[in-house]
Amino acid sequence: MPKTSIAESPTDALVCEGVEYAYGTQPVLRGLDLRMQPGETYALLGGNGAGKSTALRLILGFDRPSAGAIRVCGVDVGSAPAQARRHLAYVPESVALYEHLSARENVDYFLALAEAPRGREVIDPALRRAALPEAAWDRRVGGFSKGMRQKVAIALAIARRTPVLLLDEPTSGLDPGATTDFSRLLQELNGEGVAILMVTHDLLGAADVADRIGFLANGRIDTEMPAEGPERYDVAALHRRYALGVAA
Ligand SMILES: Nc1ncnc2c1ncn2[C@@H]1O[C@H](COP(=O)(O)OP(=O)(O)OP(=O)(O)O)[C@@H](O)[C@H]1O
Repeated sequence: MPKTSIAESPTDALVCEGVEYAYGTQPVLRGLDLRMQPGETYALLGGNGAGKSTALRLILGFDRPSAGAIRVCGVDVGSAPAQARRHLAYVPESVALYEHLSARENVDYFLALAEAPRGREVIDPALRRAALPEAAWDRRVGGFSKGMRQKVAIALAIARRTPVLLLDEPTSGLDPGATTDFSRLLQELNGEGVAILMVTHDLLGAADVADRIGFLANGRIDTEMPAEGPERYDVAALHRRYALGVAA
């Protein structure tokens, strides 16, 4: 039986409760707790190997926690992973696309796989919002740069119109101008009620867009900072937090 919390709000977009996970004998998550509301952006930071991507895999239902529970829009990922995934769009760090298909065709194909509404009226606005130049929409993605591929993946995620968006290093292939556009897009999506969980090493980007920043160490979020004051976050303090390492 999934655990339920008395404190849970019926409007929670994403809940991770006491999540534990190990690869073989190596524990990675040791009681991860995270609760996100609709319209909120949460930046998940942490050193290399802290378990950020593992947490995303568990939320997506690709692996199962050994303890704890994960719910997406109230749906328990452990007992109904496919149903939970309908509420989730995911932009991975390395984007796998069909090389011989165009940007439009890729988005169309993946929407079909997700059994989501398709057609130009869905795909074109998403490609535009993802800032992929219109001249590239009908070109094969085989010739695309990393940043252009990332924009196709972002367009697909937007086109799905899911209430929860998971992003793994979303700005790693984007140039500074595209990163600024992307931050603006995330704020727009927040305004539309989308909850965004973003794994990133980009402290300035996180400080720019996140409502909360959590630092993953020792398998749980050991430091959490809300946005506050005109400076929002103390980025220098975040840098110092990395220097302390995972054992801090
Ligand atoms: N498939 C796997 N098999 C065994 N161990 C794994 C596997 N995937 C990840 N790990 C280990 O689990 C730990 C957490 O990895 P994870 O990729 O979740 O970290 P991360 O925080 O996303 O790291 P990074 O910032 O480097 O991307 C690491 O020690 C890693 O070596």
